Amino acid sequence: MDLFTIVTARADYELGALVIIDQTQLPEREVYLALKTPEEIWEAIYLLKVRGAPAIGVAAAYGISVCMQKVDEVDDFYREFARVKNYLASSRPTAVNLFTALERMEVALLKCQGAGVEVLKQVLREEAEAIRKEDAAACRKIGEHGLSLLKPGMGLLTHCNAGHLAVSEYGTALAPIYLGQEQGFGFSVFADETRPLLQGARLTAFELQKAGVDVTLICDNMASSVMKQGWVQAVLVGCDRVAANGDTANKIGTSGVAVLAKYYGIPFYVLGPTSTIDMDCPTGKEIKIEERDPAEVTEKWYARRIAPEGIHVYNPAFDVTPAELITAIITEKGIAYPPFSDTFRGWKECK
Ligand SMILES: CSC[C@H]1O[C@H](OP(=O)(O)O)[C@H](O)[C@@H]1O
Repeated sequence: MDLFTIVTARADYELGALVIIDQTQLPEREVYLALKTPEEIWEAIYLLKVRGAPAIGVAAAYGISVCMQKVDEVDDFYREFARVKNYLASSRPTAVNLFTALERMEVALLKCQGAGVEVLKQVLREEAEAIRKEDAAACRKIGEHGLSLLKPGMGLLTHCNAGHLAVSEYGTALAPIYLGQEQGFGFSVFADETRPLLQGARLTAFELQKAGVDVTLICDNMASSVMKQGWVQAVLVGCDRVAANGDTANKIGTSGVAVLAKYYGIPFYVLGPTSTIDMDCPTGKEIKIEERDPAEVTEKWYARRIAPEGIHVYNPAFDVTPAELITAIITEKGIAYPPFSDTFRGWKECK
């Protein structure tokens, strides 16, 4: 199957379901799931069956739209919408796109107060589709802006997965790589495996291999070595929430890669849609970092335990890279350099 024919999330209104590819079964199996209830959607987001900030936002928008198509009483409609919105918002705390997508759906609905229930259902279907289309368009622009900073034959390093599987289509950190592939740039990419859930090994390596990109899978602790050997000329990573000052929350381990890049004098690029910039969050200190099940560290991906019984585990799913370690933040609206907040304000003010 061609990489870009994989659908991360879509609404099937005939089936009454949010349809996703189950990313926890990749790369061994390409399995699609039809999620019909808020509980099934919540669990799919929490278990990373659908994951990546933009993909989570798109899935939540489609998910609440699909769930609300089953409500036929206008009196119950707003109450049920609020219940499902708050419930889905409780699935994961760090990726801001989950919240901005659900809020956009609510704003669209509130604009139609007094309308009949069929109108309300249609409004949700249209807004969810708009969110997906805007995300896809943004990812293409991110690819163009990102490629403008790269040169043919470059060695690149990425962490976690910020590719086609993390968005509606194409990717953020991987978008310039796919665009470069189309234009014969001949990049060689080092993909960090990204413990503990191995999105790099299971998803980025899978994506880049399928796309015919020269990709080498490395353990996270090898990033310094490949940089030191001069094999990396730029680092490209995604983002889950970018604070107003440019501090960026991304997969755990990202800030370590940024420190290494600084040490080796390698540009460190964060790529993501402006929808991932949270101007209500002044700095990285205010970003809530998700902590996950210790079993993801001790045994999730191993036939045997890799740690002694009862060991205390700290398993943050993200870390924050300080703005001063970030060379530039690339979005669909252009490239921001430190200090970021003025550029962000300009982007946010012109919708
Ligand atoms: C394009 S955003 C991708 C972003 O999301 C990932 O987190 P998770 O796999 O836990 O959803 C990771 O931080 C990626 O950089």
